[in-house]
Amino acid sequence: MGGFSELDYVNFRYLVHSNVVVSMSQLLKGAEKFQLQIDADEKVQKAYVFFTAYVAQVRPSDVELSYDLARAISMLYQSNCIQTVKRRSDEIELLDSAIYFLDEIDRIGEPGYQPTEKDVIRARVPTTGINEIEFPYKHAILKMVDVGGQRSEQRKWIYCFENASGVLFIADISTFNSHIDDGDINMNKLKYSMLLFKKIGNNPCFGKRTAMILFLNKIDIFKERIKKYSIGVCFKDYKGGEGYEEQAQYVNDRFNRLVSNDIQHEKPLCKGISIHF
Ligand SMILES: Nc1nc2c(ncn2[C@@H]2O[C@H](COP(=O)(O)OP(=O)(O)OP(=O)(O)O)[C@@H](O)[C@H]2O)c(=O)[nH]1
Ligand SMILES: [Mg+2]
Repeated sequence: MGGFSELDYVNFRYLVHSNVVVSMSQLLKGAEKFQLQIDADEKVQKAYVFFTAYVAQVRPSDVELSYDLARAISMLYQSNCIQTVKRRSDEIELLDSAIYFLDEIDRIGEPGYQPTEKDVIRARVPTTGINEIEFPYKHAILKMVDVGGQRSEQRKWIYCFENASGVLFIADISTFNSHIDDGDINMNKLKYSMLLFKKIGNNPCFGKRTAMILFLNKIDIFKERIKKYSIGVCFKDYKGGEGYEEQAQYVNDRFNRLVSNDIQHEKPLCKGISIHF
């Protein structure tokens, strides 16, 4: 596990560049959704034409963030139109790290840009397939298996269940007011995570000694979101207060209740909320 190699950083550079372009495309889509006009300012208009022409001809995986493209993104990002969309970003589909990267566009757009460790953590790359990593811990070798959470990846999970001594289930707590609609599933995103957790937590494939550990992450986004919405939009029977801790605790309890009592007596089920970032 010796950190990242130089080649890893080259990959991450392309990844961050691609994330930046995707983020701006999503914000522009948001402007369309809210029927906002791009600023009339000549420089912003030019940036818009340049950017849209670029994304029309280049796939996200092939993005090269040239100086001109970075300037165009920076110009658009500062425009009134995009700043308005940014304020309503919880109403559109947007990468979790979009604002982080766009705030840093001048640094990221420099010719010799080297991603920092923080950039790497913030980069979005969906996991595909089954990925194993082994590392020593005390006198044992631990094997960690990472699988993708996207719907198309879920059918692969079953191949990792046998002999697992623990399951780390990570759910995005900030999705309490988001919706999933992919043709097959049409429901609240957090409720969908709960459905998956219930299936996994009660799955007979796991032995009685398999630890079931729940992480509710993106608590930073959750904190921002509950300033505007209550978790009551997801849990109709929520009668508690508006505080962040109380609401996060309620979500945590709702998840914990999904694993049957019998199993909870046998297994160490992590009850506390593990906060990332
Ligand atoms: N703001 C914020 N962003 C987070 C947090 N945890 C993860 N992210 C970001 O969320 C995005 C997705 O993270 P990933 O690690 O790719 O998520 P994943 O669950 O492995 O996704 P799949 O591989 O598709 O299953 C990345 O841009 C991360 O930086 C968090 O607690 N807060
Ligand atoms: Mg992943």
